[in-house]
Parts: sequence; structure tokens; C-alpha cells
Amino acid sequence: MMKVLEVKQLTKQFGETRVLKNIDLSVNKGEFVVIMGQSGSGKSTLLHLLSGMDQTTSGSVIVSGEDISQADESYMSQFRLNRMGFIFQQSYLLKNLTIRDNIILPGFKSAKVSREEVNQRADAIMAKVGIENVAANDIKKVSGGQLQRAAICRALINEPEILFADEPTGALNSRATQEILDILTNINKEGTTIVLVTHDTKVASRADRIVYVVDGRVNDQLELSAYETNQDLIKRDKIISSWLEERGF
Ligand SMILES: Nc1ncnc2c1ncn2[C@@H]1O[C@H](COP(=O)(O)OP(=O)(O)OP(=O)(O)O)[C@@H](O)[C@H]1O
Repeated sequence: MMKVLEVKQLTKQFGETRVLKNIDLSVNKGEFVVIMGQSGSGKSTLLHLLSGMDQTTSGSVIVSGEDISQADESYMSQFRLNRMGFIFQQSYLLKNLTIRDNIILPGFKSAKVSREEVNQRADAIMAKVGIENVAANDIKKVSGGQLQRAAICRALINEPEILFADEPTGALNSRATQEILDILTNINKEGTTIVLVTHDTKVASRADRIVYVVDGRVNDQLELSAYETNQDLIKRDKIISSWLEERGF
């Protein structure tokens, strides 16, 4: 199994406070990994370090064989643009642009492929997630679920090696949540590696593996790919819930 992400003895300190402590973790290509843990355990901080949004205090973060832990910010901003995708609880789309322009902008910025190719990709991804009918809309004139689908399209426009998500359904109702989870599941099945932070076992039930963080350390991991297929989501949810309960979540 090819490792797309590998973390060795990762530590993160803010001032005197050690938030992450000697984390060893790896993610295989094509895997869907969910990070869970109590509020304040360090999940978002870990995601920021894994994705090159923030720098480590010590230890290494290796993406497709390349150690990014010592890279400077100008290198990292290009690295994130070209090789990483991000979605958050809020979409952070730009207000004065249409949905479509928001999606193509990082493609044009990257300049790795032609504008024509970026436009073709945008059309294909928007159709895949079902927002082609609102492509020309101002971002104020779409629903929360449509906004998040647009954020997913924007994150995928440069065909990232890894898609990182921090509570991507946290602001959505249950129907929109299901739709976004179905989209993420499909994107993953098509080969995109996903690393996602959530509190929600329903969200976690889409994963191949759960990483449980306690007080800045990886406390335990639950391998789900061997259990059942994604069809049996209720059963997976129960397995995760009782596993977490045993660990005091
Ligand atoms: N930039 C920062 N400066 C100082 N402390 C920080 C910073 N970012 C995070 N922390 C601290 O690190 C700890 C972990 O925060 P983090 O946001 O990673 O937790 P989390 O598990 O994602 O929490 P939640 O589930 O509530 O989002 C917290 O105690 C937080 O106050």
C-alpha cells in the first residue's frame, strides 16, 4: 500500500503549551481517514500540520515522499494550491464572484493546466455534484448545501493528492449533510485520499479508518474497511459509537 502521507514524532507547541505530542501516523493513497476526539484534543491543529497550513515544532510531515516540515511559506502556499484541497465548516467563497468563478480561480492561479482545461474540469465537477444550474449565481443566491458543494468543487479543481476537511457538514441540516457525505464518498471511491475531522459518528461512518486523538496524542485507531461496505452505514455508526464510548468519548 502506497503511503501518501506520513508523520513521524510530530510535536506542536503554542508558547509553552504542547498541543500535539509525538504523533506517528500514516495515510495510504486512496484511504478515507477520519480524525475524532474531544473538543480541544488537537484535531484541527493536527489537520493544519498534515496539510501544510501550519509548521511543526518538531518531527516530520512527509507527503508523497517529500518532507514539508522545514519548507518556507512561499513554497508552502504553492504546494497547498497545487497539491492539497481544503474544505471547512464555512465555504469561504469570495462574495463578489459567481459560483463558477470561485471554482475556477484556484485553477487559473495554479497555471499548471490551460484555462480551457480548468473550465472543462469545472463543468465536469459541477455536474458531478449537481450545481451546474447555479454556476452563474452570486454566492448569496444559493443554499448552504450548494455553497458547500461549490467549496468541494473549488477544492478539487487542481486535482489534489489529498482532500482535507474540517467539520465540513457542521453548518448543514441533515439532508444537506447526507448529500455532502455521499459526494465525499464518491470522490473517495474515484481515488481521492480524504482526511477529515468530525465530532459526528454519522460522518465518521463513511471512513476506512478512525484515528482517535486524546490530549494531543493518537490514543487508538479503528480500522473499518474490513467491517462492511458503505452500504451498511447504520451498522458502522453503531460500531464507531460503541468503540468511542469504550474510550470515554
Ligand atoms: N494558534 C493557537 N495558539 C494557541 N493555542 C492554540 C492555537 N490553536 C489551537 N490552540 C490550542 O490547542 C488546543 C487544541 O486545539 P484544536 O483546535 O486543535 O482542538 P480540536 O480538537 O480541533 O477542538 P474542537 O473540537 O473544539 O475544534 C486547544 O487547547 C487550543 O486552545
